[in-house]
Amino acid sequence: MVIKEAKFLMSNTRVEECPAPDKPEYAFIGRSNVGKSSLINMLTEHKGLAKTSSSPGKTQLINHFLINDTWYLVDLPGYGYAKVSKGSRDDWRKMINYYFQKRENLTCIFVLIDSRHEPMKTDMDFINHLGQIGVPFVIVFTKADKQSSVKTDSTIAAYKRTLLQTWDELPRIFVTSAEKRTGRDELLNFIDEVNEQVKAQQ
Ligand SMILES: Nc1nc2c(ncn2[C@@H]2O[C@H](COP(=O)(O)OP(=O)(O)OP(=O)(O)O)[C@@H](O)[C@H]2O)c(=O)[nH]1
Ligand SMILES: [Mg+2]
Repeated sequence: MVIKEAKFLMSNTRVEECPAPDKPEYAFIGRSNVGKSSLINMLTEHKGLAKTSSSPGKTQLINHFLINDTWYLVDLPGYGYAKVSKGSRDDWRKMINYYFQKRENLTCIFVLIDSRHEPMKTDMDFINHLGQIGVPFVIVFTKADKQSSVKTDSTIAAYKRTLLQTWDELPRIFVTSAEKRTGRDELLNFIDEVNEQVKAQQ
């Protein structure tokens, strides 16, 4: 897929105020600082499109971007940031769950995971929760440039083993680096394929 146009539409906390649900929507989520906003900028080739930061917790709202006038890309706030109060964590959970349940055009969630770390409980809990509520998702490993491909492969193998303890089937897995543009074609081709499937069902 060629990205001809990528534009920021709006940020909000309420699903009711999100753009009309008339196009397939792909949402990026993962721990704070995992590289969600950076990956969005890499995919769209717009450096400052999604706000990035070296301090976790930068993205606090549901941010909608419109790509090629045909699909929505969403940057969601991260989870698992230790310095956030319990109250804000509960607010985050409520907002995200409401978004998952009510956003009728939500097509696939991209769960981002740092390729440098062994499986973490927050990530596994989140993935299992997605399975329970029946939202389609794929896993995207980030920051692959920060280490050798051998180390990345070993993280992925560890995640697969952990996932297979609770799941019969593994989700689609992508390896990316926003820095080196790794995985860009694979992710955009996947979105293209799914967009075609959505169109065929209409
Ligand atoms: N080396 C390297 N650094 C990256 C990569 N992706 C992100 N980073 C860095 O990681 C930090 C966090 O990136 P963000 O894209 O802001 O992460 P986020 O998940 O959107 O963070 P929050 O919005 O705070 O939850 C920044 O300092 C980025 O420059 C990558 O692929 N490679
Ligand atoms: Mg962000």
